[in-house]
Amino acid sequence: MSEARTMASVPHETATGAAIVVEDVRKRYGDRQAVDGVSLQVGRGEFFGLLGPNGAGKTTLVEIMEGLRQADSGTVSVLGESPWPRNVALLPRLGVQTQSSAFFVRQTAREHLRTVAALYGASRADADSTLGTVGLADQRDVMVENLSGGQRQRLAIASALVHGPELIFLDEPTAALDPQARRDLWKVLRELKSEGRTIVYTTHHLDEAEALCDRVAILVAGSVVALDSPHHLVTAAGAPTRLLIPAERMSQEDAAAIPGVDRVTEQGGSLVLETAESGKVLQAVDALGGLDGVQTRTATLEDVYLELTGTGTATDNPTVITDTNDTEQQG
Ligand SMILES: Nc1ncnc2c1ncn2[C@@H]1O[C@H](COP(=O)(O)OP(=O)(O)OP(=O)(O)O)[C@@H](O)[C@H]1O
Repeated sequence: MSEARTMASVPHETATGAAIVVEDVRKRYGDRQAVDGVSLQVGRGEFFGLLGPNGAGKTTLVEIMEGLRQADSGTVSVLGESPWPRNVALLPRLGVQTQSSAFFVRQTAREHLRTVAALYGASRADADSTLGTVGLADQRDVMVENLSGGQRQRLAIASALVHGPELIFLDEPTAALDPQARRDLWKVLRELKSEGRTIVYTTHHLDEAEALCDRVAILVAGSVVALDSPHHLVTAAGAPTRLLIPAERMSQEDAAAIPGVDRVTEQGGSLVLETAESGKVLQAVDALGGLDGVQTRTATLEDVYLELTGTGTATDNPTVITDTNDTEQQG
């Protein structure tokens, strides 16, 4: 995917205030309470993540925001308007990509996107440049039904972006993408945010939420159980950083004596040092025997998520220290 975009930036005066205000929204299907009193606000220009296990109510909540579904009770304001009953004035200002996006059959990727663009009053040039943005320029003449799953997903994303909407809803947009295409989409999304657009992003990829989102709401059984920036959620959880040091490097007693080390255990040939002051402890470890082969595992949004959703703890997946400015989480 290319970063080049031709969409006009969102006017500055719209880049303040709330894009979405949800107050005490409830939705029940039969005896299933899918959304159970959700209140939240999404700021203009904010990249807002919606996380939660299968069946938590994310899609239902997003569909209520999009004006595709009526809440049983509560109020919703989207860009200052009520999305329900279906509000046609709002539609050109919204971009919506869903897991079940529909395509025009017997059309090429370019014809499809030009058709979508025309429906919104956007130009053929907008359609062609958006195809480039999502990395489908080479597939422009391929029939939609012959695109791969990942290519079709990119076309769905392009269909949500082609008219330059102010508010973009993306539902697991990277689900079918290969790792490179996923990173390429992150760049596109960051560019959209820098243009002042608001993004509501549903994902099961916690690394993605941590890298992209200003704030995330974690939904469990229809209720918001956490809502904050990934950084605040992780620091508030207070999970220690763990340093893994080759066991022959120092004794358990020496490790435990390092100021800032709270606990030392031995695990598979490594000493595991738990600390809330990893910088200080790393300096001490460096002075004692160097950092070669030392690994660190900091708490991540995944740890917080698994704790809050009651699905256990993240598996150990240490990162080898190669650089003190490790930017893996920032993509
Ligand atoms: N149209 C419907 N009719 C009846 N029940 C529904 C309907 N849509 C969703 N549900 C139920 O409501 C609950 C919430 O579903 P929803 O799709 O909103 O969750 P979700 O968080 O988006 O899940 P996933 O991560 O699996 O997409 C689930 O128990 C689901 O089975």
